[in-house]
Formats: sequence, C-alpha cells, structure tokens
Amino acid sequence: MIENGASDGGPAVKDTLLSAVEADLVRPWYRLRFSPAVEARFEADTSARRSHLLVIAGLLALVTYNLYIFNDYVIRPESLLTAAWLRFGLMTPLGLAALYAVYRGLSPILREATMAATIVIAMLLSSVNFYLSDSPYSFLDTFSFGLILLVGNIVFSLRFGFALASSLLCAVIMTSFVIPYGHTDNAVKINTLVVFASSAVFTLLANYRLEASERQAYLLLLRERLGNEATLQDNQTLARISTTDPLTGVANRRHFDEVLAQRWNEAIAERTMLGMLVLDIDCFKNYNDRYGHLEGDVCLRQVAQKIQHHVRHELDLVVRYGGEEFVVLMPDASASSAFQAAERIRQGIEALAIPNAGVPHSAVVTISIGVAVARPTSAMPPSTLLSLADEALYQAKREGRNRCVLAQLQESGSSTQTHRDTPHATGLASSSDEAKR
Ligand SMILES: Nc1nc2c(ncn2[C@@H]2O[C@H](COP(=O)(O)OP(=O)(O)OP(=O)(O)O)[C@@H](O)[C@H]2O)c(=O)[nH]1
Repeated sequence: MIENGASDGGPAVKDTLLSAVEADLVRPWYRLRFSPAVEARFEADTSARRSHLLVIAGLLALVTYNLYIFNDYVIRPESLLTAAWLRFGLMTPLGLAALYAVYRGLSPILREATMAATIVIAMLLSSVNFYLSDSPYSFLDTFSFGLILLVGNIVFSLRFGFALASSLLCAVIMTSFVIPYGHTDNAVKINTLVVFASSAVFTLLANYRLEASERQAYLLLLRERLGNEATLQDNQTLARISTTDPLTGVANRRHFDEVLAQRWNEAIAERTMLGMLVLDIDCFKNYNDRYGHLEGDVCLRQVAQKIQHHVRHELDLVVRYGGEEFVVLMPDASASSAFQAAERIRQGIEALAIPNAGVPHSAVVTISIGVAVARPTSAMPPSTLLSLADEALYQAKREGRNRCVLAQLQESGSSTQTHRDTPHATGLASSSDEAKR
C-alpha cells in the first residue's frame, strides 16, 4: 500500500508528519480526509498504484458494458444499431480517452472526476438506449442500472465525495428518462426508481466503509514505517556517537580496537602490509598553559582535520587515541607510502602555523610521528604494530620533535627485526629513499 515514491524528508519533517499521523488516527469517525500534510503523503504514496488499478477496473467495466450488446439484441432488436452506436461509437472512445488520461497521470481531483464522469456518461447513454426503443421489454434494463452505481462506488471505489456526486447525477438522469417514458405503467416506474435508490444507498455505504478502512490501514502502516525509520536513525546516531571522538569528529579508541583487529585479520588473509602512524602534538602542555584549554581544543580539531586531509579517505582510519595523541591505520601500505603520508601530515601541520610560543624547537605547533609497517601473521598480535609505532614516536621526541621516525618490522624466517629510520625535516629525501629500500 505504501510505495517508495515519496521523499521522506529530514528528521524534523518526519517528526512533524508522525505527530500529524497520530492526530489523524483519532480524528472524528466521519472525517475521511487527513490533515493536509498526511493527505499529501497519502496521495504521493498511493496515487500511482490507484491510477493503475482504476485503469484495469475501467477496462473491465468497459468490456462488460459492451457485452450488453447481446442484451440489446434480445430485448430491443429493432434499435440494435442505435445501441451499437451508443456503446461502440460513444461510450468506448470516451471511456478509453478517460482511462488513457488516468494512465498518463492526473491530479487526484481530476483523476476522481474523470472516473466519476465515465459513470455518469454510462448512465446517460444507457438511459438514452432504453428510452429510444419501442420494444415492450426495453424498460427492463432500468432494473439493472444499479450495476452502474456498483461499478463507480465499489469497483472503482471512487473517493466518497465523487461517489456521492456521481450517484446523485445518475439518479437525476435516470429519473428524468424514466418519468416521461411512455410504454410502462407508473407502478413499474416507481418500482425501478426505488430499486435504483436502494442500490445507491447501499453502494455508497459500502464505498464509505471501503475508503475509511483503506485510509485507516494506510495511517497505521505509515505510523509504523515512520516509527521504524526514527528508530533506525536513532540507532545510526548512537552507532556514530559510540565510534566517534566528540571533540575532533575522528574515530575514537574503541572503534580503533575493533577496526585494527579486522584489518589485521584481512591483512593475514590477503598477505598484505599494514601501516600505522602514531602522532603526538609537540609540547601541547605548553600550548594549553599559554593559550588556555579551549584554544587547545580548537588546535586539536585543526590537527585532526589536517591529518584527515592527508590520508586516503576510503582506506585509512584516523583515530584520536587519547589526549593529544592520534593514530592512523593504513591498510595495504608500504613502508615508503606510510612514511611519505606521515611526512605530508607533519609538514601540513607545521604549515598551519598555529603559534606555540615559548617552546624550544619551534614557534608554531608541530607534531612528532612514529611510523610502523608490518606484514601481519597469526603468530603476531596486532598490538605489536602499535608498540613499534609508539617506540618510533618516542624516538622522534627524544631526537628533538617535529619529525617522523620509521620502525619497520621485517619478516626473516621466524625472527623479526626492527628497522628504524630517524629523518628530520631536512633529511626527508634520504629517509624516504631508505624506507623504500
Ligand atoms: N585542550 C585539551 N588539552 C588536552 C586534551 N587532552 C589532553 N590534553 C592536554 O595535552 C597535554 C599533554 O601534555 P604532555 O603529555 O605533557 O605532553 P606534551 O606537552 O605535548 O609534550 P610532548 O608530548 O613531550 O611533546 C596536557 O596538558 C593535557 O592536559 C584535550 O582534550 N583538550
């Protein structure tokens, strides 16, 4: 019943819609229409399917209407040509044109009005058909005119307002042909009008109930769908909160632990390398003491953004590991590419030129980075990589800060060997070359 055609809008729009749906669920029993927002959503969700069903029902009704030519042949053979003209020359093209318009897509009001018009036209042509015949049986047809109402009110299930209007028009048309008809007694005429009026009342009642149930079912489904979407959104928000560092927006340590284990296993399975950078802002205590904790937070955010800017967005994971320490996890990274990325980050942060007065090695905020790269094996725990990168970081600190140090874990039989490089900003080319070797 609910199609996916309608745009769902943002969370605020959904909340408003959900409140409107709740209010509509307790609207007075006699009110079919929803509040404007829900009505618009109802139409958007159901109109394509409704038009489709109306076209199918309309074609069936048209075929049935034309089959009544056999009835004409039996009860009014002398005016068969007139009947054929009314059915095939007028009703069929008009009906097909109306159905084509509905198929192409009309506004809800035009769609209902078009379908209601086909009912009124069918009643008019049927009335003309019986009226023009002199056959003593021709009037018999009027007893089946209630079927026309049945098609409009039940088979088409016209929206109630249109069902009511078309039924009233049909009643007026029929009465205006029945009353002046000359070949039948008044008692029979009254009888046929009473049968027709009863058909109108019962089919309208059924029509009202059908529309009311359709609308109620739609409201319940829409409420459930909006509720599910809200829950899904809450879950996604919670998942994001639980994996993200609130200050910087990068991944938090909890998320890092999960991803590290995953990437480690993938690297074992695919026999690829895994790189890790551990980054620590130099003399950040001094920065905080001098510029205040709030400025310190701003600095942390800038540094996190810069790190993210210099890594592969799809592949690498940037993490705030704690305090002023970050980690970057780099799947499928060689020693040289990991070191180059580290160097790009280091230079990028220096280029931010965030003043950090009063520190011995630099007038601006700088960062030291320990780089480690390994080909993981099942015999090696993931923490090995972190320890190596951490050791390299401390070496960078010891050697004067604002530098990258590479600690490369190499496979050589069963033993592992640590290779460290200690390039300074001025000796990058040689260090990168060494890393590549
Ligand atoms: N503004 C701010 N400061 C933080 C946050 N977390 C940790 N810090 C500060 O980061 C500073 C870390 O200082 P230290 O561990 O002494 O290291 P450092 O001064 O950076 O010195 P080195 O690492 O040796 O270069 C401390 O002053 C912490 O208060 C935070 O979320 N916001």
